Amino acid sequence: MESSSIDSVVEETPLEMASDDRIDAPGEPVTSERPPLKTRHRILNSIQRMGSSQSLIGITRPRSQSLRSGGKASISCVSLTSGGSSYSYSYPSELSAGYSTAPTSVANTPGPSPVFDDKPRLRTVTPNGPSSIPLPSDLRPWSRNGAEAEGDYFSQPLKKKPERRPNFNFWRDLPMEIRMYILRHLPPKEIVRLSAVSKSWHAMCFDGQLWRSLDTSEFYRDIPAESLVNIITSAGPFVRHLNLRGCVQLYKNWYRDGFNDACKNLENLSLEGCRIDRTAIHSFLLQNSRLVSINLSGLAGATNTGMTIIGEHCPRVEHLNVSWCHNIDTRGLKKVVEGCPNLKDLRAGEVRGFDDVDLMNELFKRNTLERLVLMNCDSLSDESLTALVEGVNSEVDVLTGRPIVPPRRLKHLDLTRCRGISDAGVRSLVGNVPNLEGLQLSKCHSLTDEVLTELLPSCPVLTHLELEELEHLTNEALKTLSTSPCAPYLQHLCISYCENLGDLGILAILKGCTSIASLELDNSRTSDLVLAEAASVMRKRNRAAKARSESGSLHIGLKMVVYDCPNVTWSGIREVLYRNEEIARLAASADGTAPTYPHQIIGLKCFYNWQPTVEEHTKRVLRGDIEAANRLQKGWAKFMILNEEAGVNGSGTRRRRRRAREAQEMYQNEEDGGAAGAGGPQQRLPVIKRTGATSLMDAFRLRSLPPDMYYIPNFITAEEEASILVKIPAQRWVTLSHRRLQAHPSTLTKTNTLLAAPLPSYLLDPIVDRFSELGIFDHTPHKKPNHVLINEYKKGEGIMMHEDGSAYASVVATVSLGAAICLELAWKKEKLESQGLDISSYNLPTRILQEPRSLLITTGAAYADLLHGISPIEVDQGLSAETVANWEFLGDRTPFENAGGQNHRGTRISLTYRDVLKVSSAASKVFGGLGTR
Ligand SMILES: O=C(O)CCC(=O)C(=O)O
Ligand SMILES: [Fe+2]
Repeated sequence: MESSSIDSVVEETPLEMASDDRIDAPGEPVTSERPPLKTRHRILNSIQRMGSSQSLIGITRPRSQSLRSGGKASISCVSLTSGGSSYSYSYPSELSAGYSTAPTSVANTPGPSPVFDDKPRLRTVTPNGPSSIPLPSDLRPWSRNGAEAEGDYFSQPLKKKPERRPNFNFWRDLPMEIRMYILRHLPPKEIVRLSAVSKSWHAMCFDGQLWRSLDTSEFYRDIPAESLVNIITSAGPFVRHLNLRGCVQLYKNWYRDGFNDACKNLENLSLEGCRIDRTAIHSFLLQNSRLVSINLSGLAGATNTGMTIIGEHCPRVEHLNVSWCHNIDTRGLKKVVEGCPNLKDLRAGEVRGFDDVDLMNELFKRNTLERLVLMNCDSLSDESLTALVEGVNSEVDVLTGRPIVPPRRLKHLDLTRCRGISDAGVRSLVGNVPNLEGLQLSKCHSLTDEVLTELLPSCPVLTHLELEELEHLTNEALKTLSTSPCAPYLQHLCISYCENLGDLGILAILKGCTSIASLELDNSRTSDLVLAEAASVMRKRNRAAKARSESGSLHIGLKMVVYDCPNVTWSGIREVLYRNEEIARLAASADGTAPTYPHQIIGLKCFYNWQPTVEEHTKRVLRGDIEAANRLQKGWAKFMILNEEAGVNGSGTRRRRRRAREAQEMYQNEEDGGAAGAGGPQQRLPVIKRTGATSLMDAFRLRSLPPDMYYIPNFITAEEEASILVKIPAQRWVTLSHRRLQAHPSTLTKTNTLLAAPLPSYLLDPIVDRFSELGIFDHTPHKKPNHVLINEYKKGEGIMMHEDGSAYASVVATVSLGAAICLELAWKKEKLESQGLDISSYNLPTRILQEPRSLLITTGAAYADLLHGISPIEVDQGLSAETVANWEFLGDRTPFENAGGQNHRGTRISLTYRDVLKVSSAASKVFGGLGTR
């Protein structure tokens, strides 16, 4: 727009109005002594300088004061501004040439005159008589907002026409440094996109200055290998921090255009999850002798030779992660320890050879380690652990009989599932690790109370402690912990599957560990009493925070995991929900404004039949919808009471039977964690045939998700949908608390076996035929689905987050009927944790909006590494391209767009097609086949 360009603004500047000529117009009263213009300028400038001096600004007299009080003035002029007037304008000489109309600083422009008035005036210099007359309005510089402000007319050039500046190309004329500075604020993905603008932009976008740090974790799936090679080859020497975690697309590109020779100044390098061979890894290590942090976790190409290279060429290394590198053992690590005197952080989970006493003794002598991860190192022995902590043949204190050694620097020690160690080895830690903050001893099955009651009091700053599956532990260990010096600092405690631990120990923890924020108690003897006590502890914490006048918002202050605790009942859970509501009510102050001190509630993970209710309740409490939370809590309690009563009438057999049946259905149909999902090795099969239909399927792949999920809208027609819906047998429904379901041809047996039987024809035709055309089940054992689960969700119903178990091949095809619904996705926590990854850095667009008649296919990593579920809500909110992974693929977005990003749910039925791995044809022979039952 013309009016907004710099040039046009300059043209419109009404400079003439303030020019000297106009003031001197004949007939107007003027000063009697008028110094020549240049001299006047000098005088005025010096007055101006005085006026702008900081020491004077503060003591500027109010306007017109001098005139009214003394009536003496030596110079007549148009009064301009006073310090602090919001109408101040002046024209410093360079601006008055016409480049800007912007107001300049008030402090610099007190105006040339020592005389101030509310209105522009001319004043004659007559010592006694009336000394000012108003300036005619057409000579007033201009006014703003009804109040008039004047320009420094003395400093205006004489009738000088502003020169028109040549066109200003904002971007081109900016200095390169500023352009780079601007680009540096863009996310890498945008910079790569911009590089397509032109050759010069390409050169600018791949300038090394922009790429000191290249962290692909936010976009590693989207960035093409080409762009990565481009960035790294052109910016190589500038790159200091290179995180290529998960960039599998670089496979075959490591040797292109000198790619792996390009970086020479790396300090941090992560190649985790890349498909990279040993030679390319070696080349990175050989070129970068300044490396401080190296992450090669899980790489088969990481070998002992690589470790030797680190030891010889990278002496600055402080952090090394070689967990799950099965081609590395402690012989390689020894080279690193010898060559890297500053090694602080060594993560070597599942690496072999930790019974090597020499290596441990070397680590002892250096005493530089602050973090040591030896998870799953079965080779670790009591002897080698002792060598790590106490060295070999150290001098022994005659009084205590213990070696005299300087304290270890260790802050984090992870010995999870080091099954070769016992009390004898762990005892060496007693008194020697005073800085320990995190200790993981889970699944070291032979540990007992005895060593823990010695060790825990000697770790005064311990904040995280994991003791999962230590069957020999008793409440005594917890009692000791609760009175140890670390008790007030302890934040996280895991005693899952410690089946002897119960209320006595945990109540002590709740009492003594006043900062506890996470308690994992699943499969322990925890009872409702603990839940009630935890609720009361939270009340106290909130009161204490109030007394300290701390500010903050409502949040989960204590996470408790109590699923599969036989002594936790629904009434214990309800107590927590009720107390959470109470805290939220306190948090919402009387006038409805935000809370003024922190309010913490309890976040619960409990029996998964109750979990959707608990989660929904927590959501409502956190968003301050206390009435809705209360309704939910009461409704649920009523339902549970009725359920109980139904059982009391009979001898209880019916209730037990129903519960048992329900539990069985749950385990078999939720397919997560329980009997079906536990333990067994995940079956990984290549899925979706890579020929023929590939390109068709590729067109439906959801690229923002881990490989592979596909969404095909309108997979069946409305007629086909209607015809299936009427054929679903009404008598087969099994009602669960948040949905109902039926399985075809039948539910699986306890051993996850399918009794062979054909699927009913309405489930086969036309759907399964279309699957064959697309090759969806081509690589599963039976090459087609043999099992269909029909789920029905009414408005407000859902299914908790879960993973499908190992009973099936890793392909699920879901056809949706009836109404649209959002499927939610999340990373499996263990998946990330097992790789030492931070869950917060792995965001997904967390939803898939499934329209009626659509098909969703889940395979590969998406099947193995993600959880899925459906929230039990009536309206899916906030639907947009950012939050819905298949937004671009929807058959018709308009209903959701028109509803402001909402989906008002109706009844939705899903058909989940899978291939069950184990099929028993014997049973079907015996029983003559179950047919379509
Ligand atoms: O109904 C759906 O879309 C999901 C069902 C499901 O996840 C399952 O049964 O495993
Ligand atoms: Fe599922």
